[in-house]
Amino acid sequence: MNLRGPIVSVGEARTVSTSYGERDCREVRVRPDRGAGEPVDVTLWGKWTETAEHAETGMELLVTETEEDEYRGEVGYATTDESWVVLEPDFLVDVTGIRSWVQCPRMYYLNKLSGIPLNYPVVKGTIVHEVFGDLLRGVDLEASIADRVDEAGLELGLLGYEREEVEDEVRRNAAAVEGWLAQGTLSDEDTWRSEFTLISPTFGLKGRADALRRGTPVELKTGKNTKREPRFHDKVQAACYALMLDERGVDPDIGTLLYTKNTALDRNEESGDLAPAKEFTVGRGFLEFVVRERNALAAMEWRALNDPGERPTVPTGYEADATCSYCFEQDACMVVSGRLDQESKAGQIGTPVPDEERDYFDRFYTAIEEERRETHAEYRKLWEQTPEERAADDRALIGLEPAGQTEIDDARWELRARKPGDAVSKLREGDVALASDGDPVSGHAELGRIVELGGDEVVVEADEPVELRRLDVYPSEISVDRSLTALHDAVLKGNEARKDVLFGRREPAFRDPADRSTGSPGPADPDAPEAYIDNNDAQNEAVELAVDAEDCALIHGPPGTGKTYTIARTIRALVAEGNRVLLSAFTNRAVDNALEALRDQGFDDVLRVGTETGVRDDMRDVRLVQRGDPNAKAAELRDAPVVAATTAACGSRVLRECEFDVALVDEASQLTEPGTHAAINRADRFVLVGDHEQLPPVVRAENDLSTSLFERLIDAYPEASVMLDRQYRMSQRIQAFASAEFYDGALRPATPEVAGQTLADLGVDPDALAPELTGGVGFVDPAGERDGNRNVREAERVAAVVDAYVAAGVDPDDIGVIAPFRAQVAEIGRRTDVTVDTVDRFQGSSKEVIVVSLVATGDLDGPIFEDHRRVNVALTRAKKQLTIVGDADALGFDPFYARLLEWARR
Ligand SMILES: Nc1ncnc2c1ncn2[C@@H]1O[C@H](COP(=O)(O)OP(=O)(O)OP(=O)(O)O)[C@@H](O)[C@H]1O
Repeated sequence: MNLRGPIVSVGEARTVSTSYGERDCREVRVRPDRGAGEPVDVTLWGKWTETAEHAETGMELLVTETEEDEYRGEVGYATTDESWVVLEPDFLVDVTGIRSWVQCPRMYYLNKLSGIPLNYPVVKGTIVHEVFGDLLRGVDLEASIADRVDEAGLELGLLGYEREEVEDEVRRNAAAVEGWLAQGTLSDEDTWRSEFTLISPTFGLKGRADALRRGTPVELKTGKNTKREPRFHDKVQAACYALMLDERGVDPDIGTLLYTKNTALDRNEESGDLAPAKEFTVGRGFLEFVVRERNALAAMEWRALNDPGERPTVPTGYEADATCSYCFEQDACMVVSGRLDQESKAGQIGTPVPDEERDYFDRFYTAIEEERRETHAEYRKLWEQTPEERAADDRALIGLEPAGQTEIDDARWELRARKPGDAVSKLREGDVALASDGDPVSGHAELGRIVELGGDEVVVEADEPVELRRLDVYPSEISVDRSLTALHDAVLKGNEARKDVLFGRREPAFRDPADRSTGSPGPADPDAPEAYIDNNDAQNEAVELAVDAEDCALIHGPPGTGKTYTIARTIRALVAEGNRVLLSAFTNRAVDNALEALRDQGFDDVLRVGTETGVRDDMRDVRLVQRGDPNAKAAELRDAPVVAATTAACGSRVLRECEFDVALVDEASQLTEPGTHAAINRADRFVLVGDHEQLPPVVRAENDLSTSLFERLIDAYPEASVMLDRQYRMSQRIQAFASAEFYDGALRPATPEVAGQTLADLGVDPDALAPELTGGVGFVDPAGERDGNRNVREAERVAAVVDAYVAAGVDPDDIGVIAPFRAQVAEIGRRTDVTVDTVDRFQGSSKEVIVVSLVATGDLDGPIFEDHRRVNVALTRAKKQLTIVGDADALGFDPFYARLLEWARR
């Protein structure tokens, strides 16, 4: 029987005489059934007492295959020979994390903080792994090498490598592996699979095995090992995969390590075992050791968040016994110790950061780790929720019917499936998702990219074929990982002058406008135009502030006030002064919009960094293709005066290598502080553009991450900011409520035409419509019942309203519908062809006519109601007509919504 629940208390270690001799044991009291049951004791025997040493009250404990025993008259439980003891099973440790933890726990933390930088061994290792995968899929060695080296062109170029030398080296690494595969090892009985994504609910592990051979794990190592045995930490890694396979009912008794630099052809080697493949027996004792190490790691991570006594950052004092001077990470280790003022075995370099920076580091480190827990909770839903629950939660498309698997280029597969017509989810084209045969955890699952997601069909590209029956949102830790790295770079490696401003020790500085270069508006050049923008004072002031900023400038842009237009003008002005600019934003859409504005203003010398699916079609021509000649690719990136990428991409190892004079970040109010650092770390100065009265950062945990750096700085340094106050979108009547509620009444229409626009301008006769559907703003009360996150009657009414506008002559493309919940979006979507979406997806866009479905009855419960900023977004998308559909009685109870109602019905 399995026992699982929070630990109530941990007993003392004891040694008792048993029929097997002296044995150690330790009791742990848990509340089974995840805390629902009455506390029981479970005795951990033998080496599991080591795990008990790490256990603390409050941690979750799982003990499998226990037996009942009676001790001092009380029924308890005890471990058996088959038992596994797992601490904090919900904390999913990555296999590579365990590997470095076993090498040195401190290294595990350093890897988290400094990320994987761009260096040759890493890039070469990736290429060799890809070639290995290709070989397994039957691709010719030379063709694969040429292709994979070409694919890595940009990275190799940034590192200063030529194609031929890399091809040679990869060939030397891959040849032995190919030889080994060819030596009859690859017989008919050999069943191979490359790249296998594994998640383990029992052991709290996740990772991607390089390959499986007859169901046993094979790990590829780009290096040499002339000993008979695989290296210890390499075995640990393979053993983790063996454990995860074990959980699926496969019982792998061996693990294989392939050392790519071991080659029997290498005559220079005096002695040693030069065969690339080294097998080892995966014994029970070794697997238990791996689980105990994982438990120690999970316990340390738990204490960092839950034990107030423990400094919640990078612990020291747990370094491995090995000699630090042999460690690759020694320098990084010493710098972190020096900056955080920690005693550590390796020693310290540098001076400690001031207290306020240390506090900031600790606070954000903790906040990011909390966010990681929330991400793990998302993984958990993969096995805790039924497929139906996951579908209802919009996290999966289920009930897909496989409609074909075709092998396409690069030995990849195209998977097709028919999808039930009304299925909706968060999944979008371009997303990486978990494609499975129906069971993503214990069945066959592959990570794949969604290339098409139409009304009744879905197409996914993956490395291996899968019977596509279900597609799940795959929670990614990339964003938390990159946040930690950005935090590390900003605080421990960041420039002091920048930190003086970030930590309130100095006001941001601005240069004298007289110092602007010739050709720029201002006192320096009487022949230059008078202003950067001559028809909008606030916009002009914003450009001035940005070009004169010696530290930072903040541009506050309420809806429709020309943020994008101003950004484009600012970038041109910055480039004219000789600056290299990084243009970034939270979403791909905003990056492409800003580029479009820049190109509309006649500036084309831009480079867009992003994935093929992420970048909009009309920006493909300026997209940086990573594949190609290394030198040419590196030059393309290094020489571009303007590079544009999402803030997430700014944390990538390629962009972390780049430097800029100015980083301009749009949608900055939607970014966490570390998310903003990821972009601004790359530049000497920065300009943030956003509106903290619209959507806040997208985070799961509630902590310091939910306030943006933009908002914090605008409060701290109002004089470093400008608010754009003329809007080019909404009629006077529509903008009135938002202006009064969110912008102190300062928001005005930019021109009389903007202010006075009406439905009649669309050629519609207002008399053909019911009075509540005209007049700029209207309110409709269908009095339906909310059922979960939908209200069918309201959905029907919304569709009828849309039909009425279409009948009156409004082009369906000019109409948009906004609803707070995806369920309601789907409900309405079934009844109309116009664009229907959630608030979050509508931010940044607009339509002539907007219908908002509030789905409010009884209690005002839901994301749109809790956060007035979302309401602000919903109400400021319409240009000529905004029609709100909702329950007037429910809204009347809340003062804010009562004012809204009064305005809408006026
Ligand atoms: N100074 C200006 N003169 C003339 N037109 C302008 C000016 N500034 C902005 N516009 C126009 O106003 C419209 C809205 O501008 P823009 O798209 O830059 O707004 P935004 O603030 O980025 O919008 P959102 O709130 O959706 O982010 C565009 O059509 C743009 O060309």
